[in-house]
Amino acid sequence: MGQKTKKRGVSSGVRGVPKGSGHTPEKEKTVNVLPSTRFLLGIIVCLGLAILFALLYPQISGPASDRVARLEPEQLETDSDSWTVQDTAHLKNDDTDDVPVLKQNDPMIDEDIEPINNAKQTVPLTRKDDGKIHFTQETKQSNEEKQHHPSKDNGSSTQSTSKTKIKSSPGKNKKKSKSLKKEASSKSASRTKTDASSPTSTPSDEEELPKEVRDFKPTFQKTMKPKKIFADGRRLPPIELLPQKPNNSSVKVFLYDEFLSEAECDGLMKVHDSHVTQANKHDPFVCFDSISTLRQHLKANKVKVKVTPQDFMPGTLCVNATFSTQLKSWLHSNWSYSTAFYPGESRFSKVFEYRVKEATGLLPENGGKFQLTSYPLGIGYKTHTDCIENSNDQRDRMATILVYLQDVEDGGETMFPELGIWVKPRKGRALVWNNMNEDGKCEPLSIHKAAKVDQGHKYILQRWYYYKSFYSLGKRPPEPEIPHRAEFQGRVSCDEYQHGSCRWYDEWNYDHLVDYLNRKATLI
Ligand SMILES: O=C(O)CCC(=O)C(=O)O
Ligand SMILES: [Fe+2]
Repeated sequence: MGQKTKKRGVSSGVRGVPKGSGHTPEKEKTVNVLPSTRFLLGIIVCLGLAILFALLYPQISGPASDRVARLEPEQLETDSDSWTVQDTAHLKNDDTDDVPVLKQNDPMIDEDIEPINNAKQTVPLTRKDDGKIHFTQETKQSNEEKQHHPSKDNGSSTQSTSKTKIKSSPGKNKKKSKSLKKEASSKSASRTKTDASSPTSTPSDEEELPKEVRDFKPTFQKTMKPKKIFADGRRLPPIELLPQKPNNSSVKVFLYDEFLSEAECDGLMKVHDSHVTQANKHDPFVCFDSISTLRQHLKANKVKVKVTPQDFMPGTLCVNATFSTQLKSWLHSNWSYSTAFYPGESRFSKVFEYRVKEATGLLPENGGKFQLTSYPLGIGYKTHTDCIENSNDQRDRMATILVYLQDVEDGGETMFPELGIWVKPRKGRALVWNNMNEDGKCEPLSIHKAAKVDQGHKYILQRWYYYKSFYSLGKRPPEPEIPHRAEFQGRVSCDEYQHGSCRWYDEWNYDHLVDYLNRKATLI
């Protein structure tokens, strides 16, 4: 995973110079006869050596890696106005300037681009009356993409968690129970249907899996290898951010400035904003990973209410509509907003995954959804790892790419407390890091957080790349049938209190994609 020190040209360069410095018998003869000529020759040889050395110097004494400029974290700590990452990168990467790694990486223009998404990942969309996107292919979403972290909410979390954690018990609030029962019975048919269709590990179900699922061959993404690329005329050298604290972990953090153009950032933010504004007219569902998390949130907000299992919708960890509305005000809508589109749903998804592949080596087929998140004033995200610690499941998030879509006036930094690295949001700037080591183990030192926004509004685009791919990766999950959401009704998911925050989620619908397509002219 690491960038090995490669001193290209060192041996040939250094050894070559002394050998070719003109010690021929003929020259020695000339030197004997004319001392002034010898002096002149000496100067010429010295000059020649100096020029040669100057040419070789960047390769000999450049950064530890021949492809990656390094930046000490202290440089990032200082006010960003007084330093520019780009300047540092220029100084250290000029050795390969004449060899653009990638001249053209825009698949919208370059039709010869290899097809990244194979047919099974291209999702045909149709619009139904409910305004949601429906798929003509079966995307049998499994629990493979687990819901351990809100960032990876794929819409099925409410259901998967519910099965294990909530048990209905006779409640004190009879009125509430009664209405819940009614709700439960009206949903029971669909629940049975959903349960039956969700894959489990039982052998009989495995036999029933469609052939393409059974035949699926996973790809492994064990490392990333950041290198310089050119995108639409922009030169994008990676900068490795060095940890302040020495450590044994394999975690490496890289930064690319201008990874996305201003127009790309603006287009994404606009669609995200209109989606959130539209959805905010409705109260979202609020879901928790456990009752205890809900209690902790209430306590933190000094709300004294007794929570019982009956406050949740049957079979879920989502509180019922009335409670959700109350929670919205109790928690002061204290959450960030995530919207998502999926591979193949927009041309940008191809442009982006191709650019990421060229820059980092991260394979498009190991990537999941494209998640846009906005953080209003005062909102951040607590420390967490993007992978599950102490788990043996390799179908986990090996690497994360995060792009800031806008500058943030104050706060909003991404911080890696164990590494002593933190980065200011800058429009177009990408951060990419590995969460797992080459053996597929989650690295605890990859722990990170989003600092609260103190002034301004933060927007990011994220994509997670998995160590071992799986069939449903990158496919739009079917809408979970419980709890049923009204059109434009988002859901808020609150994870473990100490290592998570609340986040609102919704997927882009057909209108968002059309809106996005209509903005195409300004996007690339
Ligand atoms: O917004 C950030 O800086 C970090 C977000 C993050 O880590 C996540 O969503 O998993
Ligand atoms: Fe994260």
